[in-house]
Amino acid sequence: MKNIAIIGASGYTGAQITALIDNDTSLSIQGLYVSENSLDKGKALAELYPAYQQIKLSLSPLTADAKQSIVEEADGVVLATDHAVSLELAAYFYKQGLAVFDLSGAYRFADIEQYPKWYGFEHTQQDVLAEAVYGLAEWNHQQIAGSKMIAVPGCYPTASLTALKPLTPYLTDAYPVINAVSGVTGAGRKAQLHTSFCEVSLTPYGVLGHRHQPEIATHLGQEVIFTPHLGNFKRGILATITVQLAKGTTEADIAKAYQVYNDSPLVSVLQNQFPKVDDVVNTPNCIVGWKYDSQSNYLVVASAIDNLMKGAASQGLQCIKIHFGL
Ligand SMILES: NC(=O)C1=CN([C@@H]2O[C@H](COP(=O)(O)OP(=O)(O)OC[C@H]3O[C@@H](n4cnc5c(N)ncnc54)[C@H](OP(=O)(O)O)[C@@H]3O)[C@@H](O)[C@H]2O)C=CC1
Ligand SMILES: CC(=O)N[C@@H](CCC(=O)OP(=O)(O)O)C(=O)O
Repeated sequence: MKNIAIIGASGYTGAQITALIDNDTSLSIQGLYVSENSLDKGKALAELYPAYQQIKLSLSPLTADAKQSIVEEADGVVLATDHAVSLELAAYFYKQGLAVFDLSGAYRFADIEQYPKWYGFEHTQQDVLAEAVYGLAEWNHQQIAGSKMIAVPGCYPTASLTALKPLTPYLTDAYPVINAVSGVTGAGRKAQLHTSFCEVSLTPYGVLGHRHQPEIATHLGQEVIFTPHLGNFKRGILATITVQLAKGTTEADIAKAYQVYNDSPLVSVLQNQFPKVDDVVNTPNCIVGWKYDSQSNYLVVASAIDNLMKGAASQGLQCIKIHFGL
């Protein structure tokens, strides 16, 4: 039994991973935490999320004493916090010997130079960053098992990389073009004008400048064009990707490449059939559907996940279980 502390537990991803860990017999919850001055400190999680009546835990402020208790009692810590908050907390807990599962983007680039440009801060934790591994669960099993600093991937990168990584032998200089639509929970629980009910309407954002473009490119080893869209639904992501593959690539090559997921129970691959967001919402699954034109070598592949599950919390749980060998 491994004991896990969850920081940022009142947020969308934090509450989701709390529910998953609470339901897992090989794990226990050391505590649920919010910021020291949080308006939610002291409240039961079920007061914020009545669907989680079975969870009898309250949200504690992350004081110095609370951090000390986490270090003494927990085996691992989940950070479901903003990138800048995770940056410091991850380094603190990692240096105290805990396994850190960070849902933010603070440790996803090995190259320290990327952070000011994409995250707006200088990365102050070079030594810890050097130990960080990318928690793309179906691809990086060994690294996740071997490091105590795990950067769980972003939601769009999870959908995109799951579809594209098997195809790397067939990619050329032509950039894959990724158009992805996310539900509004992708932006987190805090109030913001652009995510308020009357403002949300399908639209692209972050065009040619979203931080997930370099995250996808880094972990694919190939530049991409990435355009996210905000959709007027709560949960889920559909990434539809168009890419021209190397001349001579056959349908059989692609089918064979996707066999890499034959032993991955959470990833399903369909040929000439495409997933809907509703097929994956509230599940840890990724469904990939593809169709290929062997005349032009153009492939269209669509990948659907739940942003809060495979895009954050359930992939975080996969990382925890891989890391601890559960
Ligand atoms: N939403 C999504 O689909 C995905 C999100 N992510 C990433 O996961 C992380 C969490 O996202 P999300 O759940 O959406 O965010 P939310 O805004 O919903 O939740 C953030 C949580 O962090 C807490 N918090 C804020 N400041 C501190 C602090 N200083 N110390 C401790 N807790 C703090 C908040 O509570 P309070 O302010 O009351 O203290 C809240 O519990 C982010 O880095 C995000 O980029 C990754 C993949 C997908
Ligand atoms: C709809 C929406 O706003 N989505 C978020 C991505 C959420 C995610 O994956 O988070 P990371 O910040 O951890 O990379 C965005 O575009 O910023």
